[in-house]
Amino acid sequence: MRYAQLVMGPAGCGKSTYCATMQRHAMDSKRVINIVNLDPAAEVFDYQPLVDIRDLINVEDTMEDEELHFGPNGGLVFCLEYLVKNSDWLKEQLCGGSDEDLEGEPDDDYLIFDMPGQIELYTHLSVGRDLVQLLQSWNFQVCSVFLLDSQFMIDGAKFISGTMAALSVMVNIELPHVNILSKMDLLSKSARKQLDKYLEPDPMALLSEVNTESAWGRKHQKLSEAIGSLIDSFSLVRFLSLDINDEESINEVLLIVDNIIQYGEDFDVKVQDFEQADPDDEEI
Ligand SMILES: Nc1nc2c(ncn2[C@@H]2O[C@H](COP(=O)(O)OP(=O)(O)OP(=O)(O)O)[C@@H](O)[C@H]2O)c(=O)[nH]1
Ligand SMILES: [Mg+2]
Repeated sequence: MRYAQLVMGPAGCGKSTYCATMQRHAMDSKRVINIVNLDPAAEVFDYQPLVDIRDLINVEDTMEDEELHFGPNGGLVFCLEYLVKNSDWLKEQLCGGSDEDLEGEPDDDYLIFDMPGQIELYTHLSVGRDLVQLLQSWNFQVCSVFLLDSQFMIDGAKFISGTMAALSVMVNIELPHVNILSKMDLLSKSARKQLDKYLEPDPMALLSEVNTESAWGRKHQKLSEAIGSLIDSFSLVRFLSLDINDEESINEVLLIVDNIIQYGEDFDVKVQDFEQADPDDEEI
């Protein structure tokens, strides 16, 4: 089996840092996690990617091209669509290209995809979904990891807006999904305390804060309540917090994500086989 995390989220929320952090943490426990950079506009990051979309295409190519002449945002969407159209290239990079390789036993392929920070790629364009289907056809077990900056999640209105973004990604990408609040180390102690109520949120209670805040809030109370009950009825919108300076926090997040993509489940089976073959057991 192959395993993959697709790391998504708004610009600057800490996606590339998350990837580098997880890779380093895995390395410390003698585990290999490779990173695939799918951000065609990336310049510097803190890791060495196994595969890099910029070897296929980068945003400057699409901006400088006389026919395309894209701006930076349209260029980025074009690059990802180009990647999906040229899936042979990606397959070659990830799986060595041949179908035999796909069926053979890869030695525990575990990849994290560092995606660009343009939220529309995941909320309504089809390119995110297309990429997922490709990976699944190559035997990857995939989950989506959606990051949001915790600093934007300490008041009710922002919480609702962040949650709606997470929801639209969940609904569009249709994968097992984890929401993570990043940059916890930047929050003050009191802000951290305040954040607790957003981790397992009660949207209705949070909305009561929003409603009294402004004239707009009062005027649209019914609408806000409807949104609150929408979030509530999905009841899937939960957040994990991640502090990259705290190994325990990193470990906890990785464990939960591993669990979701069922990484490690077949390890138990191996241990059992081994135990059964133990000659000492036979003597008893
Ligand atoms: N203190 C702190 N800074 C962080 C953390 N995560 C990211 N940053 C900083 O936030 C900035 C953006 O982080 P990136 O990891 O590049 O974010 P990104 O989501 O990959 O950004 P784009 O790819 O441009 O969308 C950088 O300056 C990081 O050093 C964190 O957990 N703690
Ligand atoms: Mg990045």
